[in-house]
Amino acid sequence: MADFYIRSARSLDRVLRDECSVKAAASEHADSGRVLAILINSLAYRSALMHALDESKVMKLEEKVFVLAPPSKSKVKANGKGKDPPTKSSKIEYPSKQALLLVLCHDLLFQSRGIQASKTWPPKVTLERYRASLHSSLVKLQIRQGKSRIQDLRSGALYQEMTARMPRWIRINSLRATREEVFDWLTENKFHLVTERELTGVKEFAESEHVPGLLAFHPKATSLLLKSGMYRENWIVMQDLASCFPAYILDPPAATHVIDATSAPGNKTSHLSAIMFSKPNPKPTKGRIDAFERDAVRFKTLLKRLAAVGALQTKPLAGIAGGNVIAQRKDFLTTQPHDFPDVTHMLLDPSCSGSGIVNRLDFLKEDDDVENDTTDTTTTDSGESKLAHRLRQLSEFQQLMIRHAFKFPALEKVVYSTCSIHAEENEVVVMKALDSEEAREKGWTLAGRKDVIPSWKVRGDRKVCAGKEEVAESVIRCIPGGEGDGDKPNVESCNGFFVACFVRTGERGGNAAVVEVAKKRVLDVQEEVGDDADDNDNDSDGEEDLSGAVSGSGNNAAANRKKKLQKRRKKQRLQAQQE
Ligand SMILES: C[S@@+](CC[C@H](N)C(=O)[O-])C[C@H]1O[C@@H](n2cnc3c(N)ncnc32)[C@H](O)[C@@H]1O
Repeated sequence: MADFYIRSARSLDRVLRDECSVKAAASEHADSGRVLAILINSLAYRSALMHALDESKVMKLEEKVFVLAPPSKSKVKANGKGKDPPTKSSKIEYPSKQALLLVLCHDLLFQSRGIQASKTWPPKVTLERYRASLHSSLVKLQIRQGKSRIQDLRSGALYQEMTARMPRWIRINSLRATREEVFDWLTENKFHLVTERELTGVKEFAESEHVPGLLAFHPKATSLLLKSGMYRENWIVMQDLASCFPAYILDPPAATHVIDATSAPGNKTSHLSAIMFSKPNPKPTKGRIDAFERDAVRFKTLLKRLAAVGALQTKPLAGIAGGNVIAQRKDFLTTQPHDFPDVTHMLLDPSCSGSGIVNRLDFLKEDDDVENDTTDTTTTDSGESKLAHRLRQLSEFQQLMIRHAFKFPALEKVVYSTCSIHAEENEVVVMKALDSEEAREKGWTLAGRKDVIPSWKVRGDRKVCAGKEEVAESVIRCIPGGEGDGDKPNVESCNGFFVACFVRTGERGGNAAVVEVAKKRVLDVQEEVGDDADDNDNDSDGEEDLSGAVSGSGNNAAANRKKKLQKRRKKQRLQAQQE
């Protein structure tokens, strides 16, 4: 049983080092439910427990008992001829003494059965000797803080309310169903539309005033919705309000060429596709979205999701009408902008800290009375806190991505988003991107508030924007948990999020020739993919593309297709010249 505490403490260390979410840390264990519970509770009582451990001085006085490590020095063999070979135990990752004490102390003080380990396990024996003094520290703290019970020392209560305020958001997937079909299903199943901001009944739902086709349900309706045929048939997509902002703001016209630079799992990509298909389209083509994803596992998820919701470009023979998304496993930073001369719109939703996602349980790492996430005080070798270090790295990567996007020759609009609450990943990135060489050279600026969901009240952080009012006004921030107090689901509540919309002003007029070439290219491309999705080779990149991933075709088949495609292109060019 000691093993349970050692494993849990190791996972707690990973969470506290910001390496993964609480859920992800627990999911690595066979008894994930039990580990999740001890992680949540140790984190929730962390500040109270740390206070008690400090006061009792157990950490200092009994340090050796809680530092689990292999025998310090390799032993010299009995015959004195050399050292033992490294044992298996030398590879074991040991938890920090702080994490081990937290999980043990939690069970000692808050579980009626106490620490569930052998009676002779030294950490258990030792900590039990301190039980009275630890408990008395907690009682004193409780009195000092004016709480009526020790359990009220649990932090995160405010955040738990926040979670409760978040409705279950669903987006009507217009690639699979009409608004009427979805509303008919809801009426048949006794759901009714309300106009109030707060949802009180499980069968109430409301429509977002910011994004069309986005409906808010009571969280308690989730299991009913998940079981419904409507969900199984992909008429609806479970997608948070804030996560629907980027595609809605990008708003690509029908029959254009769009890039989603960082796509998996693909909710924003399929939203983009649905928007393009919903527009009047005088052209015989359906446009194209190149959806890039660099991670192999996430790429598979992307393919699966896009196919399910009807966004993926499929062979006409597949029986269902194909979408307009070509998914490619590819690092966006390796793309050559000039290979995409017709791309006019781009979505950029890169990896971020995820600190805005309310139900990731990250809030458990913070205290109610701490405004900024300053709990991680551990430092790197350079003296920078680990959080600051991580944010700096993310920020640099995000800037790189935007600056790369700015290089695409015909690009007119880029929507950048994160689900982070940190200015370093949001306003700071935007300000630096605007100040970049690429932005100045190509005339990139921010779209005004009127084009970036003006009805959304919370805009950028003015202080971080260094007095640039227009920058702060142009961008959108979503505060985790959103509007309202208490725990009623509120239609203005969503995850913490940030969106900025860059538009190009400088070269656009003078770039007509490029745009013309681009337009012609997009038509060619659409004809190619429209005829046969297997023809979707990305000649030069050498990376896996959709056709390879779906059909599993080998190199020969790919080469044949390429030859066929080249022949057809040649024939088309000749025909065009003769006309
Ligand atoms: C925040 S998620 C995107 C979520 C997605 N937009 C959605 O709404 O479903 C970021 C994704 O970008 C991928 N990614 C990060 N850097 C990338 C790069 N340089 N090129 C392509 N994909 C990248 C990550 O693997 C991750 O899947």
